[in-house]
Formats: sequence, C-alpha cells, structure tokens
Amino acid sequence: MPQRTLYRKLVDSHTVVRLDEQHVLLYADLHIMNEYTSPQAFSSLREKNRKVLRPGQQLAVVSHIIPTHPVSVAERVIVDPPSALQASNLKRNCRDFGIKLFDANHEEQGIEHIIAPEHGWIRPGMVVLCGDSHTTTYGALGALGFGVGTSEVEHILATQTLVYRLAQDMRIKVEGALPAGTSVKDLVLQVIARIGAQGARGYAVEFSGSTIAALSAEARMTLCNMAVEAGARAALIRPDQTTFDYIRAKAAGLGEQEFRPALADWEQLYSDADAVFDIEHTFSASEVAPFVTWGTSPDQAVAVTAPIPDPAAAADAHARAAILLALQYMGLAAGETMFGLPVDRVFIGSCTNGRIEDLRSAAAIVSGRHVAPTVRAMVVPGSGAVRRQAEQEGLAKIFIDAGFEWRQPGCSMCLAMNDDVLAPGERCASTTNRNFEGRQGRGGRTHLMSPAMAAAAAITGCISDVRTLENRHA
Ligand SMILES: CC(C)[C@H](C(=O)O)[C@@H](O)C(=O)O
Ligand code: SF4
Repeated sequence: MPQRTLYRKLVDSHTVVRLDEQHVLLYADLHIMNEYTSPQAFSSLREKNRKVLRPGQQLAVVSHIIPTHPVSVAERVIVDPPSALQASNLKRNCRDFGIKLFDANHEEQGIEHIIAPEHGWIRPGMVVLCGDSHTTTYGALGALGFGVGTSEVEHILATQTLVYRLAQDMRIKVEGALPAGTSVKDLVLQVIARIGAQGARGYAVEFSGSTIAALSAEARMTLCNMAVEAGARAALIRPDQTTFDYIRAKAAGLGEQEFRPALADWEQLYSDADAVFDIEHTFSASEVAPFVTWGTSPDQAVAVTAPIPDPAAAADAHARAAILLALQYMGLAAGETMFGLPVDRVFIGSCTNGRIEDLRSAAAIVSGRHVAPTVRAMVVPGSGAVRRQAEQEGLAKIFIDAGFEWRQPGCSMCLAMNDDVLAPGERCASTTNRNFEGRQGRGGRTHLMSPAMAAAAAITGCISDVRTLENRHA
C-alpha cells in the first residue's frame, strides 16, 4: 500500500475521474457562496437554462457588503444601492434554485467561514468549496477546503464537481508550548514572516506537532485561515479528539447512530507514517512573541519589540524596493519598533479572529479598563451566534463599558466593502488577515495582530506589548 498524506487521501476519496497527470475532477460535499462572487454564475446558469444539480449541498451567505450598525438584525437595511442589489440578487437566486440562505435579516447571519463550522456543517473528510480564498479555514476540522474562482462557481453549481489541479505536499511542524501572552495568531504571523507570502504557493500545507495538537478547534481555524496568506492552496490538520468534540457540540441533530460510523472513518484521516512531503518546515513555539505587521503584505511582520527591517540590509534590489514602498505607505521608518506607535482605530473581528474565543481573549485585556480617548474601537462578532454568546457571557458589556462599539456581524472593516472604513492616513490595529494597501479604506494603514494585542492597543492608544501591559498601567 503506498503511503499517502492526509491531503492525498482527501483528494483520492473525492476523485470522480483522473483527467491527466495534473488534474482530477473533484467532487464537492458542500459549496458555500457569498453575494460577491456568485451573481455571474447564476446569470450564466439561467442563460443556458441549466439547473443546480444538488441544491441541498449548497449554502449562501450575505457577508461582505453588509452594514454592521448596532440596530437589531430585523431592522438591518442595506442602503448602498450596488450592495443592496447584490444581496437581493443572492436572495432571488437562492429562492429560484432552492438554496439555503443566510441573508441580512437572518439571526444566524455572519461571515461564511464562521457560520459553516459553528453549525456543524463542516466535518472531517469533506471537500468544501467556496468562491473565497479563506475557505482554507475548514482544514482545521480535517476537511479539504479551498477557494474557487467565480467562473468555477457555475461549474460547481451545475455538476457538484470541479476541475482541480493537484497541489504538492508541505508539512509545517510546530513543537512546544506557546509562551504566555501569545496566541496562534502570533504563531501564524511568525510562520508567514519566515516562509514568505509566497512560501507555500502551490502546496497543501499540513500543520502538525505538539503545539498544533494542543490548540482548540477555533485556534486551528485561525491558523488554517491565515495559511492562504503564505500562498497555500489548502491547509490541513489531522482530526483528533478536539475535532470530534467540537463537531459533536456543534452539529445539532447528529445522533449517536450517525456519529459512531462517521467517527470510525474520521479516525483514518491522517498522513501515513512514511508518507512523503515535498517540503517540510519546523518551528519552535517557545520562540513565538506577539507579532505585528509593519508593511503592506502579511509577511512583513516583526515581533512587537523588534526593529522594522532595514532596506539597506535587503537581499536584493527588488526586496529593498518592496520594503521602501511599504514603509512609505505605512508612514514608518526602518529601525523603528512597532511598540509605542499610536493608532487611530482598532478593529476586532473577521473570519480570522471573530470567534468567541477571540472575543474572550480580547475582553480579558479590556476588562476594567477604558479605550484611549484618541482611539475609535469596534468589535464585530463573526456571526449572530458569536454575538449572542458574547452577550450571554458578559463580554459585550465589558467591551461596551470600555468604550468599544459593539456591532452586528459581517466582514466589515476586514475589507471595507460596507461603510466601516478607515479615512486616508488612519492607522488601525486589526485582527484581520490582510494588510494590503487600501484594504481597510483608501490610504488606510493596517497592522495585523492578535485579538489580545488589538485590545491592548485600544486601551493604551498605541501598539503595546500585551505581555507587559500590567506594568504600563502600574
Ligand atoms: C471577496 C472575496 C473574493 C475575498 C477572498 O477571496 O478572500 C475576500 O473575502 C477577502 O478576504 O479578500
Ligand atoms: S472576514 Fe475578511 S477575509 Fe474573511 S471572508 Fe470576510 S473579507 Fe474575506
């Protein structure tokens, strides 16, 4: 029996037919859509008079363009005409083709990558597709998830399959315990900084090692979500007891009779001992420090107390130019540290860090303190369920008492497709995943960091070191 990686096992079990050396026709168990990348696919289906083959294996969510004003979900109105049109198109398409939809006024509405796992719809061994790059998130539960292009959405709707080019196998091993004050967000920013924004390009990355095994299911989602920022085509973690417990807790209606046999299958989902990876990296968790991006690419990140790289020390002219451009856009100088840099805005949310554990870790820092008077800070929960739970646990009150805006769920300032935007030149401590130029508003400056670090920035008014926050207030 050839030794196979977990990735290969998932691909093999979903291969309808091998097309050539590089391509297979891949079956999708679940296809998720948003308002942004699906309209053309539906128009094209209508033109050709084609049907959706498996409406029951489709799911649609309004997430990107939705306003997050703190009115009740029932009262939510999309005022911006193009956005309102996208939402109403999705509604009509879902109605006409019989697809389950979470629209603007649905109590469970949220970011696609948050609501799919929290309802137990993502299970180990599945292939999950979505017209969105952060579909890699589902690897946290042992499912092969990845983003597809708008043109592929039509093919998936019509056939429940995708023409898929195979990836190579990469393993990233992380061993040891994460130091106090750090989280998986710091780990993943450090990994991306080390291997580069293209470092995993063309690879399906399997994360393994004792650090990964010790992570909660939600922390694993943060990790797999961000893997795409290193260029990964997929991210995977071997499903284990943590995974099974998470699914058991989330999947309402998954009875013992269904769970037992499924579990027997899920337990087979691992890379064989002698499976060969095309490339391997190893990291030590003990070296992880709170990490912050200084530039305009997720790999331009440093430990909060370390200096920003000096362009003069760059490997070549190309790298030097990239650093200089990023420094200029960000209004920073080489040699500065991120520590102490004043921020105007703080954003806690997104499919990277908008889950309940993220809000708990931010609230733990905020509790009993107040947002600095120079800062506008907001929390945008990842879904209606996250928002409700945070209210029940008293986290919402902690944020509101501290002066945070407590908003309705959505992608919000992760990519500023609604009215949550930075003004030109504004600097934002953000728990999101992309710090590209203008991502949070034209001329806006984004610094990616963990929820605890973003909370610390809100309180102190500047980028701070969450490990020494107590001292700063003493
Ligand atoms: C809008 C969508 C296509 C996009 C993605 O693919 O990731 C968005 O979610 C993002 O985070 O940039
Ligand atoms: S929260 Fe951000 S990264 Fe996630 S799907 Fe929305 S826009 Fe994309």
